[in-house]
Amino acid sequence: MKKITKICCIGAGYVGGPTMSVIALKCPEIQVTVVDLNEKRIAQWNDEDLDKLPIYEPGLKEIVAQTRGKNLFFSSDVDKGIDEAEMIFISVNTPTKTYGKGKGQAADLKNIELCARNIARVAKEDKIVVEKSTLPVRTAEALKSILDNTGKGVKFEILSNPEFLAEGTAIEDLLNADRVLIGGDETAAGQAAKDALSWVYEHWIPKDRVLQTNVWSSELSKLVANAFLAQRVSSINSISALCEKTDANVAEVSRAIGFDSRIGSKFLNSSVGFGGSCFQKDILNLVYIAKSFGLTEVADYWEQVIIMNDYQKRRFADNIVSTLYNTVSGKKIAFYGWAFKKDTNDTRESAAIYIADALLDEMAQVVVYDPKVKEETIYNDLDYLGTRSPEENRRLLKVVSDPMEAAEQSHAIAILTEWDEFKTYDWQKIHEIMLKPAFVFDGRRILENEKMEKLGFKFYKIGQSH
Ligand SMILES: NC(=O)C1=CN([C@@H]2O[C@H](COP(=O)(O)OP(=O)(O)OC[C@H]3O[C@@H](n4cnc5c(N)ncnc54)[C@H](O)[C@@H]3O)[C@@H](O)[C@H]2O)C=CC1
Ligand SMILES: O=C(O)[C@H]1O[C@H](OP(=O)(O)OP(=O)(O)OC[C@H]2O[C@@H](n3ccc(=O)[nH]c3=O)[C@H](O)[C@@H]2O)[C@H](O)[C@@H](O)[C@@H]1O
Repeated sequence: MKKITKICCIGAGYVGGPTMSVIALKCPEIQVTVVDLNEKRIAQWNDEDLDKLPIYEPGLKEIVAQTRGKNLFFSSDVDKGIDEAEMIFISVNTPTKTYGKGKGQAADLKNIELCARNIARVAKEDKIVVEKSTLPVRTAEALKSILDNTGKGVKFEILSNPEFLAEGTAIEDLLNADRVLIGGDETAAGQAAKDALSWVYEHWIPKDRVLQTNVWSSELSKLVANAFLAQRVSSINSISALCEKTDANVAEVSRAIGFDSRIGSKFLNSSVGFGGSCFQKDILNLVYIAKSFGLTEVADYWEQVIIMNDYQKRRFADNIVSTLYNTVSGKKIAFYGWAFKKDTNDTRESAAIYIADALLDEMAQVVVYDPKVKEETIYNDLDYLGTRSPEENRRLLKVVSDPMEAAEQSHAIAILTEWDEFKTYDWQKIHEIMLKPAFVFDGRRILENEKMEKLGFKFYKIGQSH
């Protein structure tokens, strides 16, 4: 069996960076080079100060400290990285298309195609190309067609090896993956390539957790896994609305149903709505694929997961407005949290963005505090929506680095990310410095009703009427 000695990963993002760091840590005999067109990002990965890495993930900087410069390298020389490697991972972003056919649903495969053309142009020897990005089923076919038409006689084996890590727990997920999925051609060369990649993972993942399938099952399984996970969040969020009308408590319902081993207890936390760069994008992609095969009912079924998520975000914003006597105009509303979940600085598709946008439409004065997200990112997120001018966004929304400053003289606090530090704040002090009545809207269910009510807050928690 072929033992890989040089790996290149195209894309130094939330997946490429942590995944390759862990491969470098666990496979000291393999040289791993992560390349990216974005020179600023590469410079951040190479920064002496490990607190300046472009991605915040618990445990990441410690691994980079151990491996960088030994067998882990970050470079903007994409061609060299490709040329030297026997195995190339493609881990570039595949966002929802914002133009042309499939706009708003299909995955934009522009970056993937650029990578394939780059590999085709540079490669002089046979290579294994691994799809790490999440891709629509049958993308490997397009990749193969581009790679096989180089006219240089170089042979490529294409594997699908989707990533299942969740942000905030990326390192833990990579070190103890539930499974690793490897799809490849059912030919002798395809089998050899699958075995070569399995060997890499088997440095630390038990053999029985490395699953091999055909390419199409692997590509499709990734979209389906995300759709099933997001469906659970939308399912429990739909019930949270019903709980608020019926005096049932969504946490008690989650616990009661989760004890059934057939249902299971994970991913049943009701929230202000799921965010992140993948759930929405991947479900929309699944919807688009189903539609393109004429499977309307299948498309509608999965689209409902997104519709429910939009409803949950809108419901939270509407509730703030109606509770604050039907107007938030000129009222200071503090946001605790902007990231789409705790322990990450990623804000892509975060519910906070949409809730801020809805409140800014009502002329609220929003003040944001998040322990890891930069001011620049917050304004970029809002500007990207295009609802109002960048100047107007900066006039209506402020970003602060102190949670007390955010709370000071505010009418309400909305908790939008479940950062642990929010639980340990001196909520009595916060109550004192807020305007009265002091409202707290807990979109993450991290604070206790009894305690908050005792302190004098008007307290609203998603999925609970009192
Ligand atoms: N973020 C996550 O938690 C997960 C993401 N995924 C999937 O992994 C893929 C990557 O996602 P992220 O790492 O979050 O994206 P990202 O946006 O953080 O990183 C992608 C990187 O690729 C670079 N890039 C784009 N085109 C390039 C090219 N032609 N040549 C060189 N570099 C190029 C970009 O500059 C960027 O730094 C996506 O398909 C996503 O769906 C899968 C599992 C988890
Ligand atoms: O393909 C991807 O990008 C990844 O998408 C998700 O990972 P991620 O989006 O990083 O984070 P999650 O933990 O899944 O959270 C997604 C959103 O759902 C929300 N959520 C999650 C769980 C829950 O019970 N309730 C809930 O509201 C989170 O707050 C967050 O906004 C999947 O969990 C990963 O397996 C997958 O690899």
